[in-house]
Amino acid sequence: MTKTIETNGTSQVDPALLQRPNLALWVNNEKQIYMKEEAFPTCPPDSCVVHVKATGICGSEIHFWKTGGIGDVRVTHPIILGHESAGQIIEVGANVTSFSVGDRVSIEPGVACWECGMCVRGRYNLCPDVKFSGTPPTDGTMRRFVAHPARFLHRLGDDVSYEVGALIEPLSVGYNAVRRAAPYLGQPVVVAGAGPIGLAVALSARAAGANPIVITDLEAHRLEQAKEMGFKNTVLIDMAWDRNEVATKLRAAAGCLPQIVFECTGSEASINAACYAVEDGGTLLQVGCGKPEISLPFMSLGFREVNVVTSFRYQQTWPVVLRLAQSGVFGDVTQLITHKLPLEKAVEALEISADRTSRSIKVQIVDE
Ligand SMILES: NC(=O)c1ccc[n+]([C@@H]2O[C@H](COP(=O)([O-])OP(=O)(O)OC[C@H]3O[C@@H](n4cnc5c(N)ncnc54)[C@H](O)[C@@H]3O)[C@@H](O)[C@H]2O)c1
Ligand SMILES: OC[C@H](O)C(O)[C@@H](O)CO
Repeated sequence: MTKTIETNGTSQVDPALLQRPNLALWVNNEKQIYMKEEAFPTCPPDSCVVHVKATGICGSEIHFWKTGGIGDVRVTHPIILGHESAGQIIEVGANVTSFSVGDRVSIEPGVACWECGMCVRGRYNLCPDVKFSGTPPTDGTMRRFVAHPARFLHRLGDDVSYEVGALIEPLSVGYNAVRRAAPYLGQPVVVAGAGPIGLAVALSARAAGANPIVITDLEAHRLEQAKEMGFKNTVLIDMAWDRNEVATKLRAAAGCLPQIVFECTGSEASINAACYAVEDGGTLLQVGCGKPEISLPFMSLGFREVNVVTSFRYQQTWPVVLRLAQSGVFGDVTQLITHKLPLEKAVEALEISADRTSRSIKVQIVDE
């Protein structure tokens, strides 16, 4: 396929790039993942075509593949996975004035309708008509070329790599959760779960001034990673402990009563322990996704005026999270990336991400 792109009369895209196949990673409703070539995308007037240069793999992709869905969201027909991406614009839609060919961007994957009450009130992460990349029924970004609305593209600074651009999505999940709990300088917090999301929460909580920050996990290597990133106060959870024992250990590690627990595992055991660990009048901030229905010590929460707050994806996070990542406030966020594989090896990348023994944190798929 040969395609020439003219912008202001100047062709800026290497024609050899456009001859490369638009390889994509698909999942079907038979729990199979596979590579299949897509047509080059047409560019709607309000969109840009992006050459996707880096895409992170999220746990949700593993769920879509291994279990056929998350909660009510089921894979009923083949879709292209992926929602943590950054790349370079290679075509600009007729109505787009804010971007040019060659611009480097991070992709915000939740395309909200911009018309409903939630969108008008700014809570566009709750838009009932949101089209979220790589979540059924919407195709995602794990492909070489993708068209995406310009409103949901965010320019990368010259010194921000595509890999960091692709981390803005999970970092946004962390930022949104921390913004909803609003810890203050010196407020003691616990982050349960040291996966990419727990670590992203911890980075934002630290930037907000929370202290101490205690991080838990079941896996020692994840806590080692947390320590590498400067979070020295960790607790390796033993599943033989009951929820009261976990709460006691967390309180002991903090050296005081945690006033916010960011729950980033979705496990019922961890959520229950969080209910008991948090100080009276404190906040349980639920980020992790688990079973649709779980059992909670609800009256204990009630009698202790514990706020139960949830956080779902993000809204209006990209500009600020990009700024924070670029300015170094989060430290070296590339420490989250443990594996990088070329697009051609996307299936292998998912296998690594799904394999607990690989000791991966964030696996990224990259394309030159
Ligand atoms: N709310 C949102 O908008 C949002 C967005 C993205 C992801 N999520 C959810 O956040 C959670 C974390 O995502 P992730 O990508 O970091 O997942 P992950 O699976 O990589 O990490 C979860 C970590 O929790 C640990 N864990 C499990 N049970 C535990 C327990 N009882 N105590 C302590 N640690 C325990 C695991 O060992 C693992 O390291 C997932 O449930 C995911 O679905 C929510
Ligand atoms: O960060 C966004 C999350 O991964 C998604 O909401 C996912 O869990 C479902 O599509």
